[in-house]
Amino acid sequence: MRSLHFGAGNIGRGFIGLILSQAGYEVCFSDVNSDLVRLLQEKRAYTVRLANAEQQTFRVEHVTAIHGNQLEAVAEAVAQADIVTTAVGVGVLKHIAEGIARGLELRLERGGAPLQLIACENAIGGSTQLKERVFAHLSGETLERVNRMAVFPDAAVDRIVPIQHNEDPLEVRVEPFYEWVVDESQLFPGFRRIEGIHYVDRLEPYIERKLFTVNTGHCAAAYFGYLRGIATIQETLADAELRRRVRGVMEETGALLIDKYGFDAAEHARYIDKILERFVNPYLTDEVARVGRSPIRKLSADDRLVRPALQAFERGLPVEGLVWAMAAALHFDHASDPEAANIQADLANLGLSRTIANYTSIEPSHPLHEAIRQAYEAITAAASS
Ligand SMILES: NC(=O)c1ccc[n+]([C@@H]2O[C@H](COP(=O)([O-])OP(=O)(O)OC[C@H]3O[C@@H](n4cnc5c(N)ncnc54)[C@H](O)[C@@H]3O)[C@@H](O)[C@H]2O)c1
Ligand SMILES: O=P(O)(O)OC[C@@H](O)[C@@H](O)[C@H](O)[C@H](O)CO
Repeated sequence: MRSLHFGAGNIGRGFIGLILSQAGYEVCFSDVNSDLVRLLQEKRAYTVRLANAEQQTFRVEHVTAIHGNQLEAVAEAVAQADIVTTAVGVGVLKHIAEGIARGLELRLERGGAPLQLIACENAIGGSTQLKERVFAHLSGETLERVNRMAVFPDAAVDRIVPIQHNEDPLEVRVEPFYEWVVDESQLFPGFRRIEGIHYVDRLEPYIERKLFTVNTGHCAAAYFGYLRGIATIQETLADAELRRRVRGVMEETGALLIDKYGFDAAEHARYIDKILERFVNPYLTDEVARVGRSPIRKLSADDRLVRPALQAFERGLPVEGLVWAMAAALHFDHASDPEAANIQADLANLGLSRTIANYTSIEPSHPLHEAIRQAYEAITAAASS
């Protein structure tokens, strides 16, 4: 069985490639990093190492790679694949869509075997977004036939894989925990189950629980840590006050999730504890720059900060911690992050209120807008005092 996975980065190699390989798939990666593609083509294997005392390793073999710019080769791989997955970043889905569309056309010409395409990105409706991007390259009868041939089930993926600094450039060090949840209601009846994937009828509670707990807490830690000049999540959470504040943000999203989905409060508190322990895994070093990366994406209306904050506010639940996390995100000015630079430029050129409205879609008339503005100003004042 063949799988085609877009994005041979940390999650691609350290999680999705590993699971698919263990489930019996040969994995072909597509990436635009030429060195990575060349190395995968040469070595045809790589190692995944668990970040725990045992340091257990897994060898992923029979892999290969295609450069993402080689559209014909990408299309051919899509036409031949038994499953297509992605972990490129939700903003990159538009760049891989054309190759996938060409491949789906080719597949139709060759008989149109059914295909599932799963976007393993940190986003609500990631595969649905991929489908929209791919379908924008198709039209008429072809589009209708592809729509009957291909399904794009949404997914939630959870495994912390920091930026790698290993001697072997293909090795990936990952936390032992993982969870890959796929919406089976979007799959063809009688689909082949993949070991390692948890199939559910309704994904929304799973993706919101993951995104609003793991990722909201994670980015709050990154943004609060950054304000203190701290470089890693581990160091941030070693500070008792910062840990209390990060936990406070996770408790706010927790109250929302409990109210919205009827989760058991004690069980959810244990879920938060377990995630905080994962964040401080002593066998990993996770940089604030990675976890806070792309603040425009993280501040967007459907992502981990604004979406739970608005939902909690509408239900009359506390949002103070989320407000501070959003204000801190606006202060995130990491030199390596182009999105952070854009926010800083807008703050300088357009002013605070328009910048808040532009990135969060929370208009000045909304009470949360004023709360974010005040928190932002308080952070500015504290920094200059
Ligand atoms: N790292 C984690 O802990 C983690 C966990 C869960 C989900 N995710 C999600 O997985 C996705 C990838 O994250 P990551 O940490 O692996 O990032 P990463 O930067 O390590 O990997 C992304 C890879 O995509 C490649 N890429 C970029 N443009 C491409 C294109 N046009 N075609 C093919 N490949 C392209 C990059 O070269 C890179 O190798 C993101 O959506 C992220 O939110 C990450
Ligand atoms: O990948 P991002 O930028 O959406 O978020 C950064 C981290 O919070 C994220 O990668 C986590 O490590 C991951 O989602 C854990 O499952």
